[in-house]
Amino acid sequence: MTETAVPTSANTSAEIPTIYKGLAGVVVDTTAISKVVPETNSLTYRGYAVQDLAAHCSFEEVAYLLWNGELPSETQLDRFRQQERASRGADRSLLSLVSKLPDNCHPMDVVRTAISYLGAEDPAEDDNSPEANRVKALRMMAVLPTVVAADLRRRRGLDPIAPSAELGFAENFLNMAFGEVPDVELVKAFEVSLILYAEHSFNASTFAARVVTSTLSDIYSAVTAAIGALKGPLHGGANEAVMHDMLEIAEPAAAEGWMRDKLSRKEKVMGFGHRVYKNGDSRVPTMKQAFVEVAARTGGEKWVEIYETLESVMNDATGIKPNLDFPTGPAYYLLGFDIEVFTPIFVMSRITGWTAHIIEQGESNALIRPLSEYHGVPQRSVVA
Ligand SMILES: CC(=O)SCCNC(=O)CCNC(=O)[C@H](O)C(C)(C)COP(=O)(O)OP(=O)(O)OC[C@H]1O[C@@H](n2cnc3c(N)ncnc32)[C@H](O)[C@@H]1OP(=O)(O)O
Ligand SMILES: O=C([O-])CC(=O)C(=O)O
Repeated sequence: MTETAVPTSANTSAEIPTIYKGLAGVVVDTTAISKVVPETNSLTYRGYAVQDLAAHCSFEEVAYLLWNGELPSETQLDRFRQQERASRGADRSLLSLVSKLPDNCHPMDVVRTAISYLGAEDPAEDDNSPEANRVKALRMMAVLPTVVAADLRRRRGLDPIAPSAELGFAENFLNMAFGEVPDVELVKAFEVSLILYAEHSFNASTFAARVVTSTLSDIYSAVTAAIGALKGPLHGGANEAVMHDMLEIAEPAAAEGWMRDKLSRKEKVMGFGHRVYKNGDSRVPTMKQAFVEVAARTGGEKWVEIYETLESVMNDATGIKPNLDFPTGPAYYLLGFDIEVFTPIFVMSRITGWTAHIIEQGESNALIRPLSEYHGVPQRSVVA
């Protein structure tokens, strides 16, 4: 990454340290997992361009790559698939626990609780060896779709559908959510979204996971923290906000006025802007293509028109470009997901990147503990 840190407060005196608000532009560690290069709009996972992976690989292959550093051979992939498929079952107590959460809680609360439960029931919770953490990561990746789909169906008043060992990761999740596997093109579009969402260097949720890991806490605690960070609308929660905005706009003719109003009120528009990319998100062209494909196959062309108008008005007015959450929100909507499930789907994918980082942090650990500059009242005495 070549972004340069810009101090938030100028270091004008020897006593006042330079402050990098939000750690913007600060390089805090090395990683061998992914590389984001904003200047060339490129993103690689373990050296492979993400577009290449999206075109040629399954989500399972990408998960294997993130955890092991190399794409699997056929034999390795067969074994990995068998392990993943055999780990999909959510036991009764887990499903019963999440089904007792309040009906109006956000599904992100459900996934956060599910991961906590998996930690609590794991007798090897505190074994932080890379081998143990790879096993736990695979279990979390395999079981989360079962929980997310069961919760989606519960909210619709439907019984859960058991996972099928005959289906790939993406197909199985769609089948558990909707009771059927959609057309192959829709499955591919969904799988592309999972691959694009899987990993993105030191984003806020991954960093949260690394902070927790740096204290020598366990992988479940680190993932739980990451889920909390992803939920916020400045991060993963933006994919939900995008679709709420698009539904408010409703018709292509209303999109330009809506955007101009937002900008005149100086409000942030979710799904636009990025901390690292300032000239467009490397993943957007691939996801936009997947969204257009989904829209064409589901009669959702008007959402593409709304997308393009918003993108063009924002670009003309500010030069700010869409991020990955912008095409993903409407694509998930057209695939049939309820809006509040969008960020849990992001979790189903990003858990691969988070756990790769947790393992990497553990292998070369230093407690993450920055400094702060105190600006409260000067020292004083308690008056009894
Ligand atoms: C998968 C992901 O997590 S991708 C990110 C998803 N998040 C969103 O889509 C939320 C909307 N976007 C944003 O809030 C921001 O672009 C962030 C938080 C993602 C990155 O922001 P930062 O690097 O911290 O930049 P910051 O928020 O300071 O923005 C810089 C300037 O651009 C403007 N800007 C940035 N994003 C937007 C936006 N989405 N809408 C309108 N203006 C924006 C800011 O208002 C600010 O303007 P100013 O300098 O006149 O005050
Ligand atoms: O990198 C970031 O800050 C946010 C992001 O795009 C991601 O996590 O995918």
